[in-house]
Amino acid sequence: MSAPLTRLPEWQALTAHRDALAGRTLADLFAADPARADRLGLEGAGLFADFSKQRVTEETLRLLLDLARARDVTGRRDAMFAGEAINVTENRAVLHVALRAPKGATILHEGENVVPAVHDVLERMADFADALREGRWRGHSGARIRNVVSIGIGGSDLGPVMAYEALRGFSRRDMVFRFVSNVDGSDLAEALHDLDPAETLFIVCSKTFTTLETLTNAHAAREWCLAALGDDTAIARHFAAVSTNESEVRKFGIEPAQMFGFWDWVGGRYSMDSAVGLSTMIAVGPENFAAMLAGFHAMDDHFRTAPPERNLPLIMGLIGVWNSNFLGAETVAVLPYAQYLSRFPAYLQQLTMESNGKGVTLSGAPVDHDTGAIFWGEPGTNGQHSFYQLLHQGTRLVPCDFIGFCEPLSARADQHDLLMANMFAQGEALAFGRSADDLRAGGTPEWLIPHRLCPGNRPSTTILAQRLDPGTLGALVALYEHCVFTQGAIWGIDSFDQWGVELGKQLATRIIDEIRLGEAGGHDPSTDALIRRYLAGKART
Ligand SMILES: O=P(O)(O)OC[C@H]1O[C@H](O)[C@H](O)[C@@H](O)[C@@H]1O
Repeated sequence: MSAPLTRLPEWQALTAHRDALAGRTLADLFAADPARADRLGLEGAGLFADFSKQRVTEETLRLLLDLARARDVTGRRDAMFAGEAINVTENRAVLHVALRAPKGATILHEGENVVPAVHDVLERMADFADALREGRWRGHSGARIRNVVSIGIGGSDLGPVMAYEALRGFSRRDMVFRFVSNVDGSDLAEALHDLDPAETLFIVCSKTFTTLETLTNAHAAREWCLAALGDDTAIARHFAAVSTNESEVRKFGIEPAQMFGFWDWVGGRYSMDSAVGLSTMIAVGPENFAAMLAGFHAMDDHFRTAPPERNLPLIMGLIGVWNSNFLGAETVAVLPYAQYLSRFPAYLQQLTMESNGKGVTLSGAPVDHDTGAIFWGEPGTNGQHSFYQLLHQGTRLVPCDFIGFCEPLSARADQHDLLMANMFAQGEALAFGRSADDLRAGGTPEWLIPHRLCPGNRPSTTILAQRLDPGTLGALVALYEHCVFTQGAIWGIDSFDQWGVELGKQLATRIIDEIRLGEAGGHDPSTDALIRRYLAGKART
């Protein structure tokens, strides 16, 4: 691990290969090898991914796999599964894979099998979820709980909200689920404005139970509840907590019986399958939650055991490295052709960018190459009518991940065909474009041809699965988790810490005090002036 990455012969071989490939477009690659569509498709855990529209050849993949070998990606993977403290800056194991291990499995952390403890919590969650779903768990006044409001932020929000939206079709339609994250009071106000406190349960979700936004919203929710129910004992019936911090949960007034724990070896952005998924389980039921965990586990098994050249997350991660470091792509557009996956790009932003947005290696040396790409996206077909213009004709290279499903979840099967036709069309248009000759033949006047021309040669991966069900969702999330892992291992960075988010939080704490005192000072002139302008504006309200 000591030689800088870009000095490795395997890296240099890729640079030379990239230069040798220069000028060969996707159209050229397909013309030379029409069977590449068959050979560059991989399957794992029920997902199929077509990599043939990526600007790679089999030689590229061979060289990328050489790089993976040189960086010991599979060794690092095995260290993760073995519970080693691979999160070096926090000296922690990274064992989200244990959250979805089947009951009889053994995954050791500091010599102890953690799987039984995982299943104990899952069973407690299932009891609680069933009691709520069946109306046995009642509110303080005896009313049935019909509303579940989850309060959390970051990893304690994005996973639950994404999963709820993704699995809405499997959820209880006679219950309301809302998610509050922003410290902006309007988030909570909008979530509660039409709810009856007597029928509402809050799940306060925070790994640390010290996060400003979550604690602020949780206290406000507590006041809202008490104002209506008028009794401190009501809290016990209307609040549950998900956290690793039992003492802070107690301090808030939630009893351990309503607390669902997890462990410091679960990173916030890797936690939607832990107790953080309590709202998901209440919405879709314990069986569907178990099916989601099985999907995660199937992808874990695939990642752990499939040979490198057939290993879906490994190859997808390596192609991401190729696009970023060798083709110069700065972003990845995630384009699910499924309205239910509307929050999936936002979920992936935390997973990928908080994990791999790092500038130093594990030993603290600055990297000499780019790291994590910027992830963004919107569901198709909506994005087609806004930003796809740039994807087709803009000056930047934006690799795209298309995600689609064979079976519709709505009864409108013909609309599903329209949806999927659009997805396939976009991949085709990006890859092969439209030539001047083609436009000329279609009667486009000469002066308009440059404007209408689509250069093509724009890479994409298409992920296709049978249907968006709990198991597929688990496999899809695990696919990206292990992709992130692969890239972090190549880059030699710590994908499991997030020190970069601390500074802003510390400065905010200081500025809050200044705002409360009504005086700014000691920052840079720009920040001081902005705070003063804010204070002046606030004084006018
Ligand atoms: O779950 P919590 O402890 O409340 O943390 C919520 C979030 O806040 C932090 O700022 C981190 O950047 C995230 O990784 C984390 O998911």
